Amino acid sequence: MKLLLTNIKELLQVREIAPTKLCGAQMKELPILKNAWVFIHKGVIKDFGTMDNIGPYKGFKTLNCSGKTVLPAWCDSHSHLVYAGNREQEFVDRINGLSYQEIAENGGGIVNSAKKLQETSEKDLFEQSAKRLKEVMRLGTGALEIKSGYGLTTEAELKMLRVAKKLASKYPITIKTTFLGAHAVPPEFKNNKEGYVDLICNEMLPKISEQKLADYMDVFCEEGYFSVSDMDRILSEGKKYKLIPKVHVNQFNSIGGIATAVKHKALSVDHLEVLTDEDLEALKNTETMPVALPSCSYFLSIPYTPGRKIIDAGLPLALATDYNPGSTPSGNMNFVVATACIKMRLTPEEAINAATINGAYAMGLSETHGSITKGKIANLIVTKKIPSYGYLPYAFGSNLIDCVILNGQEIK
Ligand SMILES: N=CN[C@@H](CCC(=O)O)C(=O)O
Ligand SMILES: [Zn+2]
Repeated sequence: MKLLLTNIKELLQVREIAPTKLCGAQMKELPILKNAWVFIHKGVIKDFGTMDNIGPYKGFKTLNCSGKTVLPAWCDSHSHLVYAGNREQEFVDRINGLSYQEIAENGGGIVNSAKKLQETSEKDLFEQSAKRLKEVMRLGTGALEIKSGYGLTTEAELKMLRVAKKLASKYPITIKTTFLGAHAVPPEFKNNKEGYVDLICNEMLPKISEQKLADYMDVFCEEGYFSVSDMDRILSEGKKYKLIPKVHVNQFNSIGGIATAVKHKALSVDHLEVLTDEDLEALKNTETMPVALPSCSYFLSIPYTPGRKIIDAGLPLALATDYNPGSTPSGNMNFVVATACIKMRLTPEEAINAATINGAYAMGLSETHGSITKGKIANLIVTKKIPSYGYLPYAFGSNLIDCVILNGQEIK
């Protein structure tokens, strides 16, 4: 199938040769073509240019984008989209004064979601998750990482990952999966965390690897969850199965998780709401992508990741949703981009770079996603008529998406 997008007011993130990631001052630049066209063939970006030179492509099926902006679909590198039920009651408990940590200590939180998920059939879990997936695709997400971690038994962790894999096979969005058995200590191991880490290392990891269910592995390294030495052990074990780390660190406390993740060559370190100068230093001159999750800060009323400071230190930064039932019941990348500008003082250019090229990097998709580059997958957002791209984060509450094209086809 061939498709020609014409009269594009602003074509964003146009890169003849796409960088794998953007660091520091590079993030300020967002290359644009005005009055542009893009030609798509067999789900891939074949060519692009300006309307004064449309070349041999006239006459194909055309989508007139007059007055509209076109940009690469969002690359959301951190989500927990496969889950069962919701945690509305905990939301109310927090309004009434309980903290996220207090709720978890009282048996709520991640173990609450795990109980629900264990009781939910695989079919039902797929249907609940597919509904959310279709919504995020309509909101412009073209690549998504999905974690396990609400199973907390071998059987339920495998079930989650199978559902994520099935979503990948049924929908035209690119999905990467991450094994997060070390998300919380389940109640049956309350006084025996080591026993649970043994289960992760000796049973879950071998099965997940054998069944090829995960691309990456994750650990929630935090006080009350998994220590730096737990993470060290789990990541070392995961390496035997060639699982690359992408980890939850520094959400509430800085306990040394970043340096250890970097030691294990983590592809990304995510959250970073609490970040010391030492942590920042540990990230310099590494291949590890810092990932900020501003919707989580918004929902939990916790500090925002110091994105401005990270970029000003010359580091890269990616933005992701963290879509999950407890800390971020939203998979809206448009809101993430706007909130990064409003609350973290990223410029629109920096935020768009963080949610496209750097998001693709944080899930190993730099070759195929994140920019308008010949040969990359044709995953595009076509906006409604807007004055300029800065309007996207500015008008933060409006749905400014006209249509979304994934693998070269408009999704409904
Ligand atoms: N912090 C750890 N995991 C999720 C939240 C999990 C939950 O509360 O269900 C997060 O990234 O915010
Ligand atoms: Zn998360």
